[in-house]
Amino acid sequence: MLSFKIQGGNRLRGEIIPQGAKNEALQILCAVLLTAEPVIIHNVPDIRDVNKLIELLASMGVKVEKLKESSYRFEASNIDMQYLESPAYKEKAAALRGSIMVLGPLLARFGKSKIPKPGGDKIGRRRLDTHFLGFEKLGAKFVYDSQDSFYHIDASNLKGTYMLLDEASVTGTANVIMAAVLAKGTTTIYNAACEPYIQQLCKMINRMGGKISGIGSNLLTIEGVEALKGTEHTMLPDMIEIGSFIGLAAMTQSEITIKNARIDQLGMIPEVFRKLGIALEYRGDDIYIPAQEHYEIETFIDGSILTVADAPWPGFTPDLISIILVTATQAKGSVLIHQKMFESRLFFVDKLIDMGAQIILCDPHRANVIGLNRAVPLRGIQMTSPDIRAGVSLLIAALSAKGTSIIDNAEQIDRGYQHIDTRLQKLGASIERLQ
Ligand SMILES: CC(=O)N[C@H]1[C@@H](OP(=O)(O)OP(=O)(O)OC[C@H]2O[C@@H](n3ccc(=O)[nH]c3=O)[C@H](O)[C@@H]2O)O[C@H](CO)[C@@H](O)[C@@H]1O
Ligand SMILES: C=C(OP(=O)(O)O)C(=O)O
Repeated sequence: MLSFKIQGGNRLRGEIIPQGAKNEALQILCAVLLTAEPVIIHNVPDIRDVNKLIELLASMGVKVEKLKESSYRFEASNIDMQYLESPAYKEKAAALRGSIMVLGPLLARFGKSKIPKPGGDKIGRRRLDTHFLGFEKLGAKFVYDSQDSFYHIDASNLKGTYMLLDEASVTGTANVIMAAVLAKGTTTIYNAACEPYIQQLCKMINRMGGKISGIGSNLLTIEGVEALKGTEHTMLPDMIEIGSFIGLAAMTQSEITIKNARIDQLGMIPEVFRKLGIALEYRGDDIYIPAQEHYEIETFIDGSILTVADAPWPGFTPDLISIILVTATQAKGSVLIHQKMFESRLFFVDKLIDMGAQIILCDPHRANVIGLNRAVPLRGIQMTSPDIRAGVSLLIAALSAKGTSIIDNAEQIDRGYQHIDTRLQKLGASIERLQ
């Protein structure tokens, strides 16, 4: 098990460059399966989930060449569909959530596919109905084999159609788009997810010769094409990492500049941190966060207590709710945190309470944070990271705390944050990796 040992209390200072976006990378990497031609991808983050997906693609027969740091060339000209029958496929595909998105492109190109129940964070029920109902609408047949926990899909003749998605699922929308781009006729997807991840995927597919319109909205129209060609694509900076760095700066009274943040793609993320009272300054495309002694949570216009809740894009991403929560623990004032999408993502607050934070967990979805306004610092403890974003929230808490903390199960953090220990050390953090 991997652990981080953190000596809290250092003020950090300097510049940090965000990694390429994890959740975009998982979609874009699966999309290389859509064509037999080479696809070059830049700004690929060096994180566990992405490396595992690249390994999975390579095992399926995709030629993978690392061109330079964070740039790769992929060529899916010789896919071994027999590999899907192997125990190795079951093990690799089940290891991460993003693997579910190999289904769409495999159906589009080869007319069939299968996948074991995918992994990812245990943050509540994570149903896949949207994916399979979407494939069925396109004419696929879907069977779940409870004996071997495999979903089997047969789709020799996908046909474009109108569909209203069950919910605006991020990976579900990506999967259905990738299945529909090579289907016969036109597909219209209403209630589509429209995160920047999805927008980037659609733009990439259009560069490959696809015909997708409505990008950025929840109504996508996809005209099926015969085949797609190769392309080049650059991943956006990871907006969840950017939000995490803003929270980190505020909690640790640090002066940090987040470089090349693609502020135009961050939606309401900066605004939500500003509502906690955090000063952010845009300097070109950089976000400068000054060292702040205190930050005060705003109230709503009528004076009532602020609520921060997640919602499908362009609402506030659920992946930053845990970060907002931890950041609020040292603010002045109170906030109600409402994690609507996932029912098991707030239980990590127990650890923050052990560290001295004032939080009332109202129910699995809501927590009331009463900010300490730095009257007392959090204290270092030993804790275990239950999921990726809780893990980083605990890391932020530990960096701000008095004393030493140990975070066990830090593999969770490595799933989505590139070389976080060495990058934070460069800013002055005392963090050590214990293997
Ligand atoms: C690999 C990847 O990209 N993972 C992201 C992706 O997961 P993923 O695509 O698996 O998540 P979904 O978008 O399918 O759904 C997330 C959760 O939200 C619920 N839900 C979803 C849509 C909706 O309109 N109403 C609703 O309640 C779902 O029931 C589910 O519990 O999107 C999630 C939601 O942004 C993020 O937390 C994950 O980091
Ligand atoms: C929940 C997340 O990831 P995954 O969907 O891969 O579990 C996340 O990125 O916050």
